[in-house]
Amino acid sequence: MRYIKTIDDITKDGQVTFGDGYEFVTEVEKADAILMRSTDLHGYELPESIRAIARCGAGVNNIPIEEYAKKGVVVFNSPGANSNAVKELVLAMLVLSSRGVVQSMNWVRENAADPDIFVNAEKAKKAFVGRELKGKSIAVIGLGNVGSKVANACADLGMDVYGYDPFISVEHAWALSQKVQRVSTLEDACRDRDYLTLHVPSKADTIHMIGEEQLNLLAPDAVLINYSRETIVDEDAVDAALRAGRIAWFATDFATQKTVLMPNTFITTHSGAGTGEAEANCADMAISELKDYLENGNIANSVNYPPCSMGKARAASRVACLHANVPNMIGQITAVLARDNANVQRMTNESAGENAYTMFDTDEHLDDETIEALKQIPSIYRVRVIK
Ligand SMILES: NC(=O)c1ccc[n+]([C@@H]2O[C@H](COP(=O)([O-])OP(=O)(O)OC[C@H]3O[C@@H](n4cnc5c(N)ncnc54)[C@H](O)[C@@H]3O)[C@@H](O)[C@H]2O)c1
Ligand SMILES: O=C(O)CC[C@@H](O)C(=O)O
Repeated sequence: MRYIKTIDDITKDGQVTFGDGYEFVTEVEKADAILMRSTDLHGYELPESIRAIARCGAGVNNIPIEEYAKKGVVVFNSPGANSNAVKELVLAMLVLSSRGVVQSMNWVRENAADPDIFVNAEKAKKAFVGRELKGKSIAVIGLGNVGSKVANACADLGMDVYGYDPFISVEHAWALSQKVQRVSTLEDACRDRDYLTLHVPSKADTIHMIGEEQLNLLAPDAVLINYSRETIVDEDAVDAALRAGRIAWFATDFATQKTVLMPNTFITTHSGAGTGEAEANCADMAISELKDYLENGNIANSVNYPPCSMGKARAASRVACLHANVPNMIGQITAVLARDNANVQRMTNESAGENAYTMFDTDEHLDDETIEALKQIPSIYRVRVIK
């Protein structure tokens, strides 16, 4: 039996299924793995029992992924699984910030008791005249799963789309409409744009990437949309730009102490991924990643270890070593196996950044002494006997 601890509401209806051989536990100390969403794990004491964490969603700034890598804990996310949901809400924000929809609805509610409301609404509507998206320009910062979909959708709406992503993947570059114009600096992306939408992860080089300088480059009456993370914008600069009328509207998914007090701001409850479809997609992807890792040692979509697959564990034994990406690890591992006279059927080694993963199948089970000797190799973080 394998044990799973869920943190956060993974889906609205609470339905999460791992299938036979798995049980949910309430005490994290009894769990092999964690399935989670947005809870902040910085400062959280992770029990030794935990071997893997799957984040249902894209952003992993709530998880200390490098610290966990050094504990031999593989962290997964679910790339792309909620991107359509975010794209649709961003499109909604483009419309809401351009057409006075909310203001017009508020007017109707406030005047509900007026017996002549039908006639007076015709007179009131001039206050809510907006502008069309067609022909306007938009900069999309970050052209990954969400940004590439937003960029393509905006191009389909007839907008002039400018994309900025110095690290764009080949896959997302292929997926991008030919109508999306690529720019090579953030400044060129922002200059004279009517709309600016952010789709980058929160990391050292993106924190406060949008501040006074970038906001000042935008066209008059520009709209800023942040469905990425609250850290990406300098909130003081956005507040000042709104109050000075330098930008017209701000749409954000993050209700912070500062955004809730800003004028002309649409704020949602971190709901970019808030659809049943996105929740189900994220949960399905995260569960299959965890199951393949727990049952076979295979890694797909990890944010702190390399991808690695040897298919189903069919040999007598499968062992995985999680270790630092330093020279002579394979030499040391095979030297221990040679001492035990173990016959290795298959072996694979992959690395990513500071971390590496070595997995092998043997004809017979390794004895406890051999496993202990593997654990004693310097720079090995964890040894897993998968089978
Ligand atoms: N509001 C929500 O509910 C919600 C849902 C999904 C994602 N998000 C946030 O949006 C972010 C993007 O999501 P995604 O699924 O598109 O992720 P992704 O990893 O597919 O795409 C991120 C893109 O940002 C690019 N990038 C990284 N650093 C950059 C920089 N300095 N300048 C420009 N581009 C840079 C990357 O190259 C990549 O193409 C996530 O990290 C998460 O924080 C929020
Ligand atoms: O879990 C959520 O609801 C939000 C997830 C989202 O912010 C993400 O980064 O994918």
